[in-house]
Amino acid sequence: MKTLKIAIQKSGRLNEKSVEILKNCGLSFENYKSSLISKVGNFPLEILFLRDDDIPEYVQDGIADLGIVGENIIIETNAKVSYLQKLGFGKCSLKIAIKNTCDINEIKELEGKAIATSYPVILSRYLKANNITAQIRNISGSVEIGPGLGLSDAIFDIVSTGSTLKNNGLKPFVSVMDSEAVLISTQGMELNAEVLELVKRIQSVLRAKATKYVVLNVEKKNLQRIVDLLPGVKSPTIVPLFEEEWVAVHSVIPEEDFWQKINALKAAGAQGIVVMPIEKIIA
Ligand SMILES: Nc1ncnc2c1ncn2[C@@H]1O[C@H](COP(=O)(O)OP(=O)(O)OP(=O)(O)O)[C@@H](O)[C@H]1O
Ligand SMILES: O=P(O)(O)OC[C@H]1O[C@H](OP(=O)(O)OP(=O)(O)O)[C@H](O)[C@@H]1O
Ligand SMILES: [Mg+2]
Repeated sequence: MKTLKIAIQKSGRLNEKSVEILKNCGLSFENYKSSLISKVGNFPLEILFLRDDDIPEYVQDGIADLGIVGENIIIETNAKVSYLQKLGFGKCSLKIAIKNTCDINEIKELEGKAIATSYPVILSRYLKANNITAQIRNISGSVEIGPGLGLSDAIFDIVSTGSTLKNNGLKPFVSVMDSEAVLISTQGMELNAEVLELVKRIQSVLRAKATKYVVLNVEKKNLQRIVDLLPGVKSPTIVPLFEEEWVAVHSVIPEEDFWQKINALKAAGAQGIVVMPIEKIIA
């Protein structure tokens, strides 16, 4: 049987979460030290640790079958790959930013300006689509210092919390694209049993991450109000308690509106609420 290869970032923003998601899939491997390839002990898979810029091309050319990389790098490198799954981490936006003191308001005012970036392909495509001619200064990092040094009028880079912009006297001007880490595969590759198994495991880890397991006690007279608030995977599990008028309710709730749900449950009569993380949810 052919051993699959998956390329992940060697070090940087996506490394830790990429390793974590693979470990949560039950794969046992050594995180890279000096060797840049790690063999998984309990699955026919090898992990290649690469610079993120190289991952789309490795996958496009079939040197790696799978990869975990930011969508921004896939678009920037123009690689032809298949998207298998969004992974919910490495979320950021690519924005054009200008000096706090700059008072331009419309994108056409970028005409003739110098813009520093590490993403010249995405930027030039955006400018072209908006009929703007600007000078693109290609820089490999620390792009945000450009305007302060007089190197450029604006920058185009990754923004997440916005604190790098703020610390460099810049403000966002226009957002060009959103990005997150994605699982990709070589186009046209056979999605054999091993690939499908890996994707299934990743999806069950993601599903589990997005939900919490909740156990609470409620008086039977309030049970319907609680059940209405808790859809669960199918429907909530109700367990009798020693005190006859009370039951325990087991269910899962989505992480995204967690506190809202908890407050609503309390208001509906829930007591002794216990919340636990879920490791996997198998579809
Ligand atoms: N501040 C951020 N918040 C969230 N995601 C980010 C942030 N910065 C970068 N990313 C995402 O993580 C990816 C990797 O970022 P990183 O800064 O580690 O890249 P790099 O320095 O080019 O790494 P490499 O050494 O692998 O080339 C980016 O392409 C983007 O998708
Ligand atoms: O909006 P923020 O939360 O401040 O994040 C944005 C910054 O994060 C990234 O750099 P990183 O810190 O990864 O360093 P790098 O320049 O070495 O890539 C990116 O290039 C921005 O500079
Ligand atoms: Mg890089």
